[in-house]
Amino acid sequence: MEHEEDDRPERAEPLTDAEREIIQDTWGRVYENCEDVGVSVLIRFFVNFPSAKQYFSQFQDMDDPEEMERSSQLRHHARRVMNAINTVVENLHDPEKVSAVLGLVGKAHALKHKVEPMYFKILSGVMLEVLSEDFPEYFPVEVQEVWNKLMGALYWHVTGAYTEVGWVQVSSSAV
Ligand code: HEM
Repeated sequence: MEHEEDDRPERAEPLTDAEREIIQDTWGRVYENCEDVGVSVLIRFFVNFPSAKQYFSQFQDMDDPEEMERSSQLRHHARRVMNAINTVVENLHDPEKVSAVLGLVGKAHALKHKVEPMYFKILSGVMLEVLSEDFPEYFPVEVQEVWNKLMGALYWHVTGAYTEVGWVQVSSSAV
């Protein structure tokens, strides 16, 4: 079968009802600390993958995590990321809505921000790492696996939007 991308599956693996509940339950705990969590995720992301800073005018040359923490652009993006994920989680029962939200995110990052899509995969890995460390009681391995599945669906939708707007190569060779 032909694919635009070597390893793009036909569709995102759907979550079962039980998995949706697990996601919604754990996310509820995380989202209570929305801004703090979002900021720590992004700081870890930019410290561990400094090339990801290139897209952000305000802190592309910053190395000090404490200084990054004071960046309004970073904080703003943290809020946007967390709010977009919140919308996805709140609408897991509505695949059209999930697809629309993530399609817009993908298109904006491809066309406006020109972000290499592989960073989405990296960011979701960092996010799961931080969530499991900060909320160990809510993220045992079984829960992490369900979150992995959701992150896989997120990446699938986002990269689908990249392909749709003609991004030349959605591949794993970027980093
Ligand atoms: C789950 C992953 C992500 C979500 C939900 C997300 C969400 C958003 C949203 C909602 C916006 C504003 C929308 C717009 O400009 O039209 C935005 C802006 C932006 N995003 Fe993301 N984003 C994600 C990942 C990333 C990644 C991985 C990068 C780059 C490494 C990135 C770079 C940017 C930049 C540069 C902007 C513009 C910032 C500004 O204008 O100050 N995003 N993001």
